[in-house]
Amino acid sequence: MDQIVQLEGLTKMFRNGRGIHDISLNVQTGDIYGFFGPNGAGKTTVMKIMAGLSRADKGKVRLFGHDVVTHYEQAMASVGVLIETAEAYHYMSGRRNLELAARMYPHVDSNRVDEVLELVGLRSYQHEKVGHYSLGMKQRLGLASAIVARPELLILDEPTNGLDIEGMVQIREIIMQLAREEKITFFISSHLIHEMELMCNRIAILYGGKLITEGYKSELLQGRFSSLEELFLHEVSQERKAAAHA
Ligand SMILES: Nc1ncnc2c1ncn2[C@@H]1O[C@H](COP(=O)(O)OP(=O)(O)OP(=O)(O)O)[C@@H](O)[C@H]1O
Repeated sequence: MDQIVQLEGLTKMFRNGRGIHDISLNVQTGDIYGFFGPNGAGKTTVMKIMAGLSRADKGKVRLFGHDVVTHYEQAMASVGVLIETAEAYHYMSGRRNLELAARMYPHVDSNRVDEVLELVGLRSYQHEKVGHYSLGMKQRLGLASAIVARPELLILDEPTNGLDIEGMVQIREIIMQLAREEKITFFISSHLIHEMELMCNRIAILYGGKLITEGYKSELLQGRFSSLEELFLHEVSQERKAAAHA
C-alpha cells in the first residue's frame, strides 16, 4: 500500500471558535512527513484525531486504508503514537517501563527490548530509575515504547520539544536511523522549521487551523526559496493579504 495515511477534509471547531478547517493530505510509505506550524496552529488537534483520541466534526482519517473511527483496531494495528510528553513510571527503571509497554504485544520478546534500548541509546542507562533521566532520555524512552512493537508508521507530536541542541540532534538521528533500518514511515509535528528541513522529505504547513501549503521539500522550494523559513514567511504574507481582501 502506497498511501498509508489519508486525511480528507478534517474539520473540528472548538467552542472558542478555534480549531482546524478542511485538512486533506496523504503520506506515502517511506516518507518522513513534517507537519509544521507555529504554536496554536492546530497540529495536536489533527494528530489526536488521526490516532483516534479525538473526533472530527467533519472529514475522515484512513490509516493503511482503514477508517480510524469505524475500524479502529485494524487502522492502528501497525501504528506507534507519541503525542504530547512521553509518560513513564518514574520510580521504575527505563527497562522495566519498556518491558511493561512490551507486555501488551505477545510477539515482543526481551531481545526486542534490548534491540530498542540500543537503538535509542539507553542501553547503559536501562537500570536507572526514569525519575533520574534527563528530558532527552525520557523522550528517547517514549520513542522506544512507541517502536517496541515494530510499527510501520510512527505519529510523533513535537518529539524534540523542550530539548537542548544535543537532545534534538539525538532524536533526529534516531528518527533517520529508524526510517532507514526499520523502514518506519513518520508523521512528525514541530514548530521548529529548521528541524523539519533537516529531517523531512515532505512538508505540510499549517497556519491558523488551515493547510496553507503541502508537498515534497524540493518542489516547495523550487529554486525560489533558499529555506523553508523563507517559504513559510512568503506563504503567511500571501495568506494575510488574501484574508485582508476577503
Ligand atoms: N480542548 C480545546 N478546547 C478549546 N480550544 C482548544 C482545545 N484544544 C485546542 N484548542 C485550541 O485550538 C487551537 C489549536 O491547538 P493545538 O493544540 O492543536 O495547536 P498546536 O499546533 O498543536 O500548538 P502547540 O505547538 O502550541 O501545541 C489553539 O488555538 C488551541 O487553543
